[in-house]
Amino acid sequence: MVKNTAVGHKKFWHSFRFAAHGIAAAFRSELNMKVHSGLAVIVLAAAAAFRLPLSSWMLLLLAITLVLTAELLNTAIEATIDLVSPEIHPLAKKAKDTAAGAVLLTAVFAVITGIYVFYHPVMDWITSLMS
Ligand SMILES: Nc1ncnc2c1ncn2[C@@H]1O[C@H](COP(=O)(O)OP(=O)(O)OP(=O)(O)O)[C@@H](O)[C@H]1O
Repeated sequence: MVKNTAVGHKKFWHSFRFAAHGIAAAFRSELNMKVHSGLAVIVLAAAAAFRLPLSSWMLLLLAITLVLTAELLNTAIEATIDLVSPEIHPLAKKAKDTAAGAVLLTAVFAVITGIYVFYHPVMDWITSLMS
């Protein structure tokens, strides 16, 4: 636990910096992180363009946070497996495939959320274009 002292505060900020470095490193090394982050920016820009309500923004932010968090954990698990089991092993395969499965599940949730949130605004927009 971080103590409420000058040393404790310094440790807290060091931990914060290490965490930020971890996110930046995953972003640099993982293509999936770049793709998911890019999609997140596009989705949030679309949410702004369609002036979606706060509840829709919260759903989108939840979906984006879930996907990026799963991607970070997947990257951490891959790095750990590569460190402890560089040779082929069924348990290494199980760990990597399971972590990738977690990312897939969150991505499916994100797609469903996107459809739920954007369906009516997009349909209304298309209808207004045609009338
Ligand atoms: N040490 C291993 N033992 C057994 N199977 C492995 C091992 N390493 C990787 N694999 C198999 O190969 C697949 C791809 O592994 P890889 O390390 O290339 O990760 P990845 O999921 O393609 O991630 P990325 O390309 O984003 O780093 C894994 O999902 C797993 O099925």
